[in-house]
Amino acid sequence: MYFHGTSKVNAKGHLEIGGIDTVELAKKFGTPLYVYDVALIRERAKGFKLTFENLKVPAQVAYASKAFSTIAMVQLAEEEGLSLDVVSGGELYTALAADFPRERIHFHGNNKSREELEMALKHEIGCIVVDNFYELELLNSICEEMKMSTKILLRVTPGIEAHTHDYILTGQADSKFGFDLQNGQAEDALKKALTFEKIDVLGLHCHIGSQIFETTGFILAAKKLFEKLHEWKEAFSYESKVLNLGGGFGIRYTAEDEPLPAAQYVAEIIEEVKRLAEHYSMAMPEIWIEPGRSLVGDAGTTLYKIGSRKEVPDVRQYVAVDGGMSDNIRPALYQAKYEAVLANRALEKADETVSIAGKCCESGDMLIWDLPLPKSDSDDLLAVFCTGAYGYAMANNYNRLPRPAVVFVENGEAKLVVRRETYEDLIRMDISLKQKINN
Ligand SMILES: Cc1ncc(COP(=O)(O)O)c(C=O)c1O
Ligand SMILES: N[C@@H](CCCC[NH3+])C(=O)O
Repeated sequence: MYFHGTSKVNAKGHLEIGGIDTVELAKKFGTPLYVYDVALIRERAKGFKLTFENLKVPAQVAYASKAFSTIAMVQLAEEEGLSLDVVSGGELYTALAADFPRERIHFHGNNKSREELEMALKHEIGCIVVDNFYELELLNSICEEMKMSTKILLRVTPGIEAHTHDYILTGQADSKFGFDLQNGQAEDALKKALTFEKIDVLGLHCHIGSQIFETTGFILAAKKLFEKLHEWKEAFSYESKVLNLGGGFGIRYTAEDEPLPAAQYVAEIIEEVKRLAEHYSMAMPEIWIEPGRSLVGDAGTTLYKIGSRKEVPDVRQYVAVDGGMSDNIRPALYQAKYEAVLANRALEKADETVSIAGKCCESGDMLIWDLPLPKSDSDDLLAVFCTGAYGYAMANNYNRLPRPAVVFVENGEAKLVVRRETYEDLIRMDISLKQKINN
């Protein structure tokens, strides 16, 4: 079994994270429970930042908060000197509530509303990543109305087919995101934006996809961006001050995954960007990246209590836990794979193969197929690793399951950072037919 960060087995044979026994965590905070290894998040953040510093490249490492957006996480990102990528009014609101430095907030999204753009301008955030012509026009007219200026990046799709699941591919030409670089849309967008007085086009943004294990896609994207930037420099003297190469760096969920260390992803990409800048005699732009998964993914572990079991003779053993697709939709959505151990019997050898079912009323609500485990009893504790990215962030109340609590652990201390939803929370927005209200 592969243990990430500070995870290890203690003298009692229990899984321990951040110096705390997970059996104690489950007792204190209940299950399901998301547990974050804060030291590992800090290590990952420092890894990215130091790589740029060592390469002496001006950079911003923006945490893509869509991976896991909560006030505490945004505060942790600030403590580590990261910038922040938000993708909705809600994520921006969370960042503002966390008092995150506004000038380091970058706002993404393929359909930002007027209200969201006004909110971004009102709070004078660092940069808006403009995705399409509609948004460009809308943003310009809002700037005029509010008599405010803003910095933008243009999100472009370089026409790269990264090797990952189709649903998390974003850089190919047939994508809902961005201006196409090949068919002239990106150039039209740039020309238009340059005519807007209140809009300062800092540069280009591209994100080729998520959970990517090679640097080839990033390098190809950088080449395509530079080819165009060179054309634009020649044609109308435009020079990009910033190049945002997005996130998408893969992590190890199971033994099938072989990611590069973050530093290596960055170093290889930067080498290429430096070479391209030199080749085209262009100034080296400031490089921004926006990792989400690779900052928080392997720092998260979900603890579940095991409940029922069903045997389908000669086929399989289903073992059910007290959560499922409501707290981790990734297996159902992307056929994502995970590893897990019995947290209270972590040293015991596997003596059966079981499939871990969630408790939702949905046959597809399976968390792990064919997992070798010691023979478990109800009330044993299952720890599923690597659930830190897009777990809590994509959690939902299907079947009216309350969303789990989130705990940060570090140096032997546990801090509750999101409380568990209650049944009361679940009906908080409901309006009874028996209640008289003024609509
Ligand atoms: C524009 C953009 N930036 C950053 C990310 C973060 O990706 P990841 O969590 O794979 O690093 C995403 C998600 O794919 C994205 O769409
Ligand atoms: N939600 C996806 C990643 C999407 C990335 C955002 N563009 C996942 O869980 O893997």
